[in-house]
Amino acid sequence: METPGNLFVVAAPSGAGKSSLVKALLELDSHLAVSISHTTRTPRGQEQQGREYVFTDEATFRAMIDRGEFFEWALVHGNLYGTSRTAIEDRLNRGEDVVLEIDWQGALQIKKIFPYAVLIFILPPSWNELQQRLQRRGEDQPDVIAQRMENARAEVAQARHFDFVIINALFETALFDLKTVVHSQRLKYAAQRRNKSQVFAALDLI
Ligand SMILES: Nc1nc2c(ncn2[C@@H]2O[C@H](COP(=O)(O)OP(=O)(O)O)[C@@H](O)[C@H]2O)c(=O)[nH]1
Ligand SMILES: Nc1ncnc2c1ncn2[C@@H]1O[C@H](COP(=O)(O)OP(=O)(O)O)[C@@H](O)[C@H]1O
Repeated sequence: METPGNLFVVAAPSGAGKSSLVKALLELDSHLAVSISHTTRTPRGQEQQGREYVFTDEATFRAMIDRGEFFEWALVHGNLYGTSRTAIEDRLNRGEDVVLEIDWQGALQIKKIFPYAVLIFILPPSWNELQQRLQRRGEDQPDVIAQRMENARAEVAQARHFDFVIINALFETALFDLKTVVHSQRLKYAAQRRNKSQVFAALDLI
């Protein structure tokens, strides 16, 4: 599907830092909005309905699948997560840029629907640091952390299908790398996908 807006997909093992990086990126970039996913997971301490996620029960989620309301959905760490059409369609069609923070299965589904989507995989600097970040975040029980660490092995193996890999060792360096990817995609888009008059509109975004 071709839309006037750019689509960025950020995936990473739990605890690698994708939410922190995307949040920091959004604060620096007013032309970018994050898509709010639906999930059957229960909210964490500070999370609010409709801000981090639309929290929903499984029956509601499955009814949305049946009605074709998701661009993609997946079962991740035992819960359902999905990107609804309404979360991104209008914004992309208005020519605005959207970032999806989703798992690798969803990322590959999105790439099929939107071949120009830019897939970015965030890696932690080590397994040990990943575990420490999950523990320091203090949001998940030890059994949940153990499951996420185990799943991380298989998730990291999927990085080869992505367009870019960013190692989140030093936060500011990883944020700079992420900004650079977004910036270079806009430059490429301005050159390739827009007609002449739209190039100038695109340059306003750069
Ligand atoms: N496929 C898919 N994955 C999602 C979606 N929303 C979130 N996820 C992924 O589900 C996984 C678990 O997310 P979450 O429970 O918030 O934990 P976190 O990874 O520790 O932030 C992460 O890999 C998210 O990127 C979605 O709409 N679709
Ligand atoms: N570069 C970094 N160095 C140290 N800690 C980090 C870094 N990036 C993120 N963190 C911390 O690691 C934890 C997990 O980050 P988070 O953004 O929630 O990860 P994810 O969304 O990938 O699960 C948080 O406590 C966050 O503050």
